[in-house]
Amino acid sequence: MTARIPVVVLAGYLGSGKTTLLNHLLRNDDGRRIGVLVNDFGSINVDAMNVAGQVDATVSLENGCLCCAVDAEGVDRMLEKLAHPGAPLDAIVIEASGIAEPAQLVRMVLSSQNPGIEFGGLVEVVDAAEFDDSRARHPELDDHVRLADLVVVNKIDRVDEAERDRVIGEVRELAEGAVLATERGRISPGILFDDPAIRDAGGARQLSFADLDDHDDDHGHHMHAVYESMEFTTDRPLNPTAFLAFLKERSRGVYRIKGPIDFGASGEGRCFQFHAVGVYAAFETTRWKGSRSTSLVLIGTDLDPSNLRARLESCIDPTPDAVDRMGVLNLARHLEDDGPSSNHPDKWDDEAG
Ligand SMILES: Nc1nc2c(ncn2[C@@H]2O[C@H](COP(=O)(O)OP(=O)(O)OP(=O)(O)O)[C@@H](O)[C@H]2O)c(=O)[nH]1
Repeated sequence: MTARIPVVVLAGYLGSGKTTLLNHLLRNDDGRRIGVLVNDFGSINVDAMNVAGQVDATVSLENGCLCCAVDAEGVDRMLEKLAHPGAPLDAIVIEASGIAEPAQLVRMVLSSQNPGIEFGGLVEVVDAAEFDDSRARHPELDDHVRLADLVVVNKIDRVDEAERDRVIGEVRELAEGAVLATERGRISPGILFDDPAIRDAGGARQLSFADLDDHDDDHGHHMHAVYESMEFTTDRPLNPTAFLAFLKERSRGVYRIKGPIDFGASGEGRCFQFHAVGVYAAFETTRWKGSRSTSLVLIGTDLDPSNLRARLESCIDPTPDAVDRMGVLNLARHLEDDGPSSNHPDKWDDEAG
């Protein structure tokens, strides 16, 4: 009998580092063939764009939360696209949206009728720097940590040692599975894909329906009941100074912004992958894969889409061929370096912009 393909559910609050961890796994797959199902809450699947090219097979679902937008059969159909005999995979990772209900996703995988797959564990990514704020806003995140087979306390570079130890201690108190602390999701793929390794890392167990039944199944209480998203796309370059001013003044309800930005001549034609998580804002520069255009997804609560859209439209550069020197300098302060000793951007609020 051929071995079943383990399906790992990768969850974690908005911006905690799920895509970063997934990309790390894909780049360091040790020869494993990994299929990915990516779910983005916004209508532009930024996460799928960010993993494309490195993955053996991918299916994406945008504009909705996998845990309530599709039923178990829908998930089965998507898994079938990945787990078919013609494309043998060693593992499948479902990257949940940042506001998905992990228990629901795990339940869907456990109730799958597909004989070729099995549940491979729930991984919950926690942002060490946002831990207190996010659990204060969403106490249900404690349940997600409790349920996980492996909790990855990520972004430890963003907190000092004492804070890191405190957060890890609190996570350990909540978690019933293994806990690992990392920077940029750099965990060993073996930890995820070999059950014995997870067990060695701290005693994780495979979830059963009984574990999941203890968790609230009322969608009204789930995070996606209060979150909304909007997108902003334009083929015309944005002006960096205007965009940075927009960020500084954006309303508190906008928690997450992500997607590529074209800054025209000021950006030297590069693609600026933008990420805002809470008050943290960072750019990473890449090459454009297709035609240049800005495609941003904004996620938060109580959004005012027409106002946000009008303010973003006012960031469109009237002179895109001219270089905005001050804007370029300010952009540089928010550039992300992927290296271990990188100069990470400070909190947005601390900066004059
Ligand atoms: N400083 C720092 N930044 C990180 C780390 N891990 C991820 N990031 C950054 O955090 C931002 C969000 O990371 P993502 O991997 O996109 O987060 P996500 O959980 O997939 O986001 P959503 O899918 O929108 O919920 C990006 O700017 C990442 O580069 C880390 O360990 N340290």
